[in-house]
Amino acid sequence: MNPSLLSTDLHPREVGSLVSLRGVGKRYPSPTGEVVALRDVNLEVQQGEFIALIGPSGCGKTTLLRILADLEQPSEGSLSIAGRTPQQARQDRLYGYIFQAPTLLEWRTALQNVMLPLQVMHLSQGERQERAKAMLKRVGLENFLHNYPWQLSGGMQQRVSIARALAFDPELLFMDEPFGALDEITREKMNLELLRLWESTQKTVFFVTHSIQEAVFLSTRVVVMTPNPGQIAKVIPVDLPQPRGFETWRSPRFFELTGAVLESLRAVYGQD
Ligand SMILES: Nc1ncnc2c1ncn2[C@@H]1O[C@H](COP(=O)(O)OP(=O)(O)OP(=O)(O)O)[C@@H](O)[C@H]1O
Repeated sequence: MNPSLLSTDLHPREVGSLVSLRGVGKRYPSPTGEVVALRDVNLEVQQGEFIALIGPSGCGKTTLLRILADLEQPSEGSLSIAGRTPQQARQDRLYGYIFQAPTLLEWRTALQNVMLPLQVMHLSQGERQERAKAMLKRVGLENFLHNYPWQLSGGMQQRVSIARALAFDPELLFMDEPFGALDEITREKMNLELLRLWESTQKTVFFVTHSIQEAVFLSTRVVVMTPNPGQIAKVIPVDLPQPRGFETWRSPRFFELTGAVLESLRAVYGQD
């Protein structure tokens, strides 16, 4: 794809979009026939948006993130990130990727884990250490710099993963069910921390979740997907005021919006 085509009047509605997905499809070969993981996915995302992806298991949420992150190639359609191909965006370190389970090296401390990917940058050892420390402070782990992953709770390990992803100061964060394995209270805490981080950095976030509450609480838009093939069923704008906090969870609008997402999911599951 020629990136220079993207901001011309051939596609005027895309001007200003940070992420643009047009007719994206993905088919996987399988012994029992082809799996259509995604079909005709179209989405325009502006800088600073927080997009929650929700849908039944197997509807292609992870596949979509992996395509954005250049870990998979689309079978059809095209996409751009800041006017670049996913490959260029990856090479330019435009995004950080956070997996469901923290992928930390067990034999390295929190600080060393965050410093590791910075080795490819032209920074001195001291500069790398300062940057890694600043990122760990940002996620509230300034007192745990020298702890090994096994000396940290699951939530803390995931915070190290977030600090590591932020270390490059990427434009975007791709987060694949990052808090799925955490208990309810820790998850709530992580949600609040992530929101504060998002408010202060204005990163653009794609966040996969199975939790309706989490999707509505965090996002500016909830994208509801259908399974087999994965398509966008509905995009629900979330107009809850910012900054959000404990009172948001109790607000009538929060209940209305979670109800709207639930209704869309029921329709997707064929239960309406
Ligand atoms: N490498 C692969 N080879 C073959 N099929 C695959 C591959 N990766 C994913 N799939 C299939 O593509 C579909 C979408 O999978 P994907 O993991 O993207 O869904 P998901 O919505 O993230 O699921 P979950 O919510 O369970 O994590 C599923 O039917 C899955 O079996």
